[in-house]
Amino acid sequence: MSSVITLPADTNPARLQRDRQESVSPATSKATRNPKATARYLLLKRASVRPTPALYFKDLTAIAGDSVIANPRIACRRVNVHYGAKHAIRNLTLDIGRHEVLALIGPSGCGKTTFLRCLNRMNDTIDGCRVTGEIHIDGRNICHDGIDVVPLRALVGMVFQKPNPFPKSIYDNVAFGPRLHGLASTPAELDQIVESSLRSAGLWDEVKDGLGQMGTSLSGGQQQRLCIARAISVNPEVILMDEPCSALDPIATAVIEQLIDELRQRYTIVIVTHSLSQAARVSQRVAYFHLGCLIEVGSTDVIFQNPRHKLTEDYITGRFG
Ligand SMILES: Nc1ncnc2c1ncn2[C@@H]1O[C@H](COP(=O)(O)OP(=O)(O)OP(=O)(O)O)[C@@H](O)[C@H]1O
Repeated sequence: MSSVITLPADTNPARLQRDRQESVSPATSKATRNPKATARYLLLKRASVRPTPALYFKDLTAIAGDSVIANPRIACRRVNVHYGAKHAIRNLTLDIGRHEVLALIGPSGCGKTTFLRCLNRMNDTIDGCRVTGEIHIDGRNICHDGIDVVPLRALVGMVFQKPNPFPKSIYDNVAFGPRLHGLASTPAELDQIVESSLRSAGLWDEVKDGLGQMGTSLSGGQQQRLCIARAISVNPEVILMDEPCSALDPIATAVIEQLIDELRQRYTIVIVTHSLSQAARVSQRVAYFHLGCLIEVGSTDVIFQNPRHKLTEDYITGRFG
């Protein structure tokens, strides 16, 4: 036998008064308090879309305490990246300082590489990839249509996961960029650029007697330093590194990490790494990404010792990812 439960009448005078004022549907009543939330609710209702994903992403809103800093080299504002219908970077705002190493961390597929590639317009090379928002480097918006990406990619050099020297001599690998950009007016000047780039990359002493040797004949760690020398040879301001040590043994990794610390004195470095210990060793600031959102950015000490967001904490402590 079914029973009917009668709820006691509400006798709270404040609530009764509010209910009288809001004797409309819940959506409309919310409109008086939060028009944006209601607009989203109505939009979702009209589109017959389950609201869960939108609300879920709302919950991922970054704490982003240190995302904006004074006098940044790079300033990203409201950056979104789509691969076709896939929304890979969501409304990212982030500043990157002048002589810092910023490590990008987060679970696989969270958008680290996609964001890195925004910084020198490498995503332009991917069909169906669309980047919106603003990215200013030294005050210039590099997302602007009129920007020539060739000098941009010299200003913002990139070192990839797998060392990728050209099938040319060590000398020609490093001389390639300066020749392309007309940075040397005499052969002696070119020699000078090649030597200083190889010295900066910590490779000169190992290769100075074999500059005519193929770059591909070097060890993996040496090849990666050759790629760093190649990036340095065209006077960059920023060096992007996408898991630069993932193909290297621990000794070669330690050499590259030491080099990154030295290069920081002259360049802004943004590094993607899956190694939390590497991020802790080489970076001054860390940005944690999750499902395309920048969740939290802060000094390396804070992120590793006292993260503000639960998602960051779960990732750092190995509970997630
Ligand atoms: N060329 C592409 N075309 C379509 N989708 C892509 C492309 N590149 C990346 N994506 C998607 O965009 C999202 C972010 O990818 P991205 O490679 O930036 O992540 P990630 O954090 O660098 O991952 P990982 O740590 O595994 O390298 C993923 O869902 C990925 O599948």
